[in-house]
This record gives sequence, C-alpha cells and structure tokens, in this order.
Amino acid sequence: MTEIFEKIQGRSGSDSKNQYSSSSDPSFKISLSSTPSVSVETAEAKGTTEYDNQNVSTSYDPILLPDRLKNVYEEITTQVKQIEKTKDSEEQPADSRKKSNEAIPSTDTKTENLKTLEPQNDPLKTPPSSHSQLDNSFYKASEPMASNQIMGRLVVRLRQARNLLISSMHVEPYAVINYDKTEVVTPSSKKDAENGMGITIPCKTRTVNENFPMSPSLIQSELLFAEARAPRWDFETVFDVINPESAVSVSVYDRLNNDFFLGSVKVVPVLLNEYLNEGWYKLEPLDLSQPFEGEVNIQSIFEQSEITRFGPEDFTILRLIGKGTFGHVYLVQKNDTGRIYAMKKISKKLIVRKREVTHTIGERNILVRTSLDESPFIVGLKFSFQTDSDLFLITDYMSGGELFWHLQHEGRFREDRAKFYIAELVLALEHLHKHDIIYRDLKPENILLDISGHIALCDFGLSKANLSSEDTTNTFCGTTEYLAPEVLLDDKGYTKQVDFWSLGVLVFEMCCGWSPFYAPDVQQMYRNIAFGKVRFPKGVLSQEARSFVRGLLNRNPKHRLGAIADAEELKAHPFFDDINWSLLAKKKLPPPFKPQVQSDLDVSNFDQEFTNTNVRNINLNGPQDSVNGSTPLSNTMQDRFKGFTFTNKSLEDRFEGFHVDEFSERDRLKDSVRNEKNGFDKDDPVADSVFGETFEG
Ligand SMILES: Nc1ncnc2c1ncn2[C@@H]1O[C@H](COP(=O)(O)OP(=O)(O)OP(=O)(O)O)[C@@H](O)[C@H]1O
Repeated sequence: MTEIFEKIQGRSGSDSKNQYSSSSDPSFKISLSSTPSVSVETAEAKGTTEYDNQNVSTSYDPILLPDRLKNVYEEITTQVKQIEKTKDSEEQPADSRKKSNEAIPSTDTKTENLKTLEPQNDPLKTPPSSHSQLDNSFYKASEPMASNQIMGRLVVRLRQARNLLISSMHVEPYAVINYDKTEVVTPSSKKDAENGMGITIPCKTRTVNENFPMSPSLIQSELLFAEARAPRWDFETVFDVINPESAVSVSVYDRLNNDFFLGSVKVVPVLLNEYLNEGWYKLEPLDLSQPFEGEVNIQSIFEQSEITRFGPEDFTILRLIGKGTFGHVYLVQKNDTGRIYAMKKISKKLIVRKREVTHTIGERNILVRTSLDESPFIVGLKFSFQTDSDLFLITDYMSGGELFWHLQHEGRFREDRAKFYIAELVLALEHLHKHDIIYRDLKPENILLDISGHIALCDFGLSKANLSSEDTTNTFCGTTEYLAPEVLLDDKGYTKQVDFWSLGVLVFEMCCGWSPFYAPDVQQMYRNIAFGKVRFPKGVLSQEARSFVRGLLNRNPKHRLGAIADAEELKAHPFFDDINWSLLAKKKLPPPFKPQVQSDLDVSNFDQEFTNTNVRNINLNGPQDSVNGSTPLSNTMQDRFKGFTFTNKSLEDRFEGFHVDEFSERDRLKDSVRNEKNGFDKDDPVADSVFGETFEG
C-alpha cells in the first residue's frame, strides 16, 4: 500500500499538499467513472474530452496541478460550469446539492498561499465548518456519480498529528479511523527516534528568558513534550468504497490515559481515480465552544474497481464468531482489500423449510436501506450475494462483541453506562421507526459493540418494514423475555410500540442484572409479561430511571412512553437530562466502556465455543451441513431469492406485505394466558401504580 502513495507522490514529483497526481505516461487519464462520463486525456495524447454525465460536477485548484495539466483543468472547469448552468437552467434548486466535507484541511505555511481560487459562494466549494478558522482548499465532486459507478478501494494513510492538546509527555496516542461504518484502530504512535525523524518544537515552548537560560534537563523535557504533541503513525489501511458520500473520520485517543479523547475530524475524500487527497486537518473537541488545538495529516487515494459483484470466492474465512437459527456468522477477510468483515451464511433450504424466506429477504432489504442511508447504530451491510445453496450477508465486523457477552461477564452495568447504550438504542429505534420499520427483536444478543464501544444493532431477521405509525401487524415473533404483552394478547395486532416495551425490559436488565419477567418456564414467563408485577431492587435505579422503566413497561401501548411522539418522547424524559442528543447522534460522546480489542482480527470478545472451531475445511460454494443435503432447490424456490444480491446498483426495495411465520402455538397460548386472568381488559388504561419497589404496568 505504501507503494501506492509513493507511486503517486513520485509521479507528482513533490510532497506538497493536495497535489494532483499525474503520470509521466502520456496516456494518463482523469477518469470520473468507469462508464463514459468525463474522461480527459493529457495534452500529449489526443486531448479528446467526452461529457455525458449531467451529475458530474467537480472543481480543481489549478495551482495544485502540474503545468501540463493546467489546460486540462481549465477545460474541465469550463465544461463543468456549463453543465452546472444547464442544470440550473433546468430549475434544479441550488440547495439540493449535498454539503460535502464536514471538515476542511488546515493550511500550513506551505499551503498558505494556495487559498481559495473560487469565489466564496461557488456551489462546488465545500462550506467551511462554522467553528473552524482555517481556510478550505479541499473540494469534492458535489454530486458524485451514481453509486453503482463508484466501487473500489480507498487507501487511507494517517501520517501524523501535531500540536495535540496534552497535559503530560507521558502519552500513547492512537487513532480510530472510520470509513462508512468500518473501523480500524492504529497502533500507538511511533517514537520519532524510531523513524529517524527530527522533531519540531512549537514556538511557544522555545521562548527563553535570557536571564535564565534553560537547563539541559529542561530543554530535554521540552523536547520530549514537543515530541509527545506530534505523534507519528504512518499507518495505512484500505477500505472498500460502496457509498460515495461516506467520510473518513479520524478520532485520536491516548491509550496510556484511559483512552482519553484528543479530538476527531471528518473528511469526505474526492473519489477520482488515483486522486491523492492530502492535508492537515484540524481536530475538533467534543465541546466546540472550548478552545482546542491539534491537527492530523491524512492522505487518501481512491482506486476504482471494475468489479461490481462479489461472491464467496472473494472472501477467506478466518473464524467462526456466532451461530444463529439459520446459519453461521464468520469473521472473514476480503481478498482484494484485506478488509475484515462479518459474513452471515444462511442456508436456503433451512429458511425455505422454516418458511422464513420473506423475513430473510426482508432482513437484507432493511440492511440495504439502512446502509445507503446514514443510519447511526445499525450494523452496516457491505455486500450480499448467493450461491445455489446459501445466502450471504457481509457486514462490518463489530469487534466489541455482543452486549450480552459483556452483561454476562459483568453481571450488571452502572446506570450511566446502561443509559449510554439505551440512549444510542433510542436513536437507532427512532431511525428505524421513521423509516416505518419495527425492529421486534431487541435483546442484548442483537446489540453489538464496535471497537470504540458504540452500539450497533444486528439481526433484522424479525424486523417488519413498511409499517407506518397507525399500522398494526400480528405476526407472533420475538424473544420471549422481551415480548410486549400486546404481541401475546391483542388480536388486532401491535404497533412500533413493541420496541419501546423491549427497551424497558433492557434498561431493567442492564441495571439490575436480571430480566423483569424471567421465569424458567416459558408459560410462566408469558403470564409474568401479561400480568406480573415488576420489582425494582433497592438502591439500584435512580428515581428517573424507575420512572423511565415504568413509562416503557406500561401494558397499554396507547399509554406507553413513546405512544404519542415516538422516540422524541423518550428523549425528553428526565432520565436523559444529561444526554446531549446531537453529540450522541454524531458518535461524539465517548462511550463509557471501550472493549479490549488489539487488532482488526481480535475475536476475544466472542465465545470461544465458536472462535475455537476449526474453519479450515469450510466450503463456501457448496452445501456443507446435513440440512442442505445434496438435492438442489427447485427453480421456483431459487426464484424466490432473486434480488438478494446487493451490488449497490439502483436500489429497488421490494418490501412485500408479508404475513408469514404465524406460530400455530399462538392461539393456544393466548387462550391459556386469558384464562388465567379473568376480566383483564387490555384497552383499559393500566394504573401506573408503584407499591414501594413493585409496580404493575
Ligand atoms: N457484524 C457482526 N459483527 C460481529 N458479530 C456479529 C455480526 N453479525 C453477527 N454477529 C454475531 O453472530 C451472532 C448471530 O448473528 P445473527 O443474530 O445475525 O444471526 P441469526 O441467525 O439471525 O440469529 P438468531 O437466531 O438470533 O436470529 C450475533 O449474535 C453476533 O454474536
């Protein structure tokens, strides 16, 4: 990978910022997409220019281009502006363009004179973020090519930081690099001595009072402090590019001081083939009103790929990390980029046999939908494909493991830690509900932690899409302990409110260490859910937390917290008084717990029962277990899986109104529960009474 940067830098013949990389090869092309859109050859070649993509608009800074490309630049700019004009005259609203970079590179002495060439109101220019005083010389194609045209690799290199705001020289800065929900952790910074690099001392530390010259030991400690403020990583990683809107975000922490947060920055790279993005980017603090220092040097290069479809042969299985009802989940490595993912392999025969085809296609569709959209706290789908016998979902690997795993190991969480997870879950549910999706299977096993300790929901196998706020559904599904009473009892069906009930169960379980309705016997558990009292253990939950749980565990869904204004109501509850929702949504609130993860390949947060399994002989291209057998599925059956493969081509969500998987057990169960409770009227407002430590929803 280093070679790529060296190649590019070598070509441009300089190390300066934001250089356009040109080749000495006269046939070198600036190509904006794999299909003919804007293709410009260099002066030495024919010089033909083709344009046909109305969506392309970009801008280059001519000062940054080698001389021989300046003409080309001018030609592009003129043509692009013409395209823009045409678009404007077609009455496309100017503000329909997406804002791009959330951060801008900072200027340094070298780039100071390379300031904006375009007028401030140029729509192609990224608006500087309000809190930054720095100039912006970083552009992106404001309306990138259709997403199906952009597939490739983004090589990102985090070189170093400078002027970090640290209080002592004893630090071990490392960074978490995130692109399109894929996270990578760098090792701690290298000492400059290891790099053979000299170090620079910031001016202010060099002021010397002539009457009191600095002693050698003072100079030495000044030097060490300056060195600590400018850690060097020279770390490279490669990401798969699927969503052209995605930003590279870099967050710097201090490993030595309890993962202390030293700032973060977000940059949307220019996705032009082999274009070198480089700059010093100002780090942002959590609280933007505070003065803050620190910058990072980030380079990235996009390499376009011709491949638009992937299959099992493009991945290598490394470990088994989980088993679900319909298949196994593996830690895999993508062969071309080396990127690590989780691969869920689902047996077609098994889902046909269990009449779960619609749910499985539904899961894939919801993941596609949430992946193409900025969905916080939902595991990101990268690829989906199929063979004759199996379906495959490739998602970002959440190396922090299941919340269940941590809860099991720690017994229970402190309320502030539980609150953090619940708050992120509220945002995840808010997002799903806004998209008319009910999650229906909220439980600690389906809540994963990423490398930083943020949550990500996985397993949308039971989710139901296309259900607006008034709509009801009545499939009997979910995990017993978390089932809302109306799922058991209400013939008219249930609504999104079932997710908030499960959330109430979760808050209780996280803080108290057991589930409020748990019973070893399932029938008893149903009875507890329908009629049981909830007992709060003494001194565990604050008043606000109890009130929050009571609000959620209200048996009448019409009176449940969230019934009127969905997640907004939950967010406004006093339990969350100390949560800054906008910072939380941007993942800028530091998680209360950071999972121990040494590298991308670390599986220590998963059950050894899975991770110790030998996976060497697994054949992803054919049936491997007895359930698949050897008889192939009929063509009619295979047809039901059409559309599962996700190539990031135009998204045609095919959410069918489905009504499958009714458990025959359901009616029997309802009757038994009803018989127990004579006269229970589900429509009655249920008294929210609390008797000391006990309440009935
Ligand atoms: N992206 C991921 N990163 C890390 N681990 C994952 C990921 N996806 C799934 N897992 C692990 O695999 C387990 C099973 O995955 P999942 O719940 O999606 O499978 P399932 O077959 O739908 O399971 P279930 O039977 O519970 O419905 C998860 O609980 C988790 O431990």
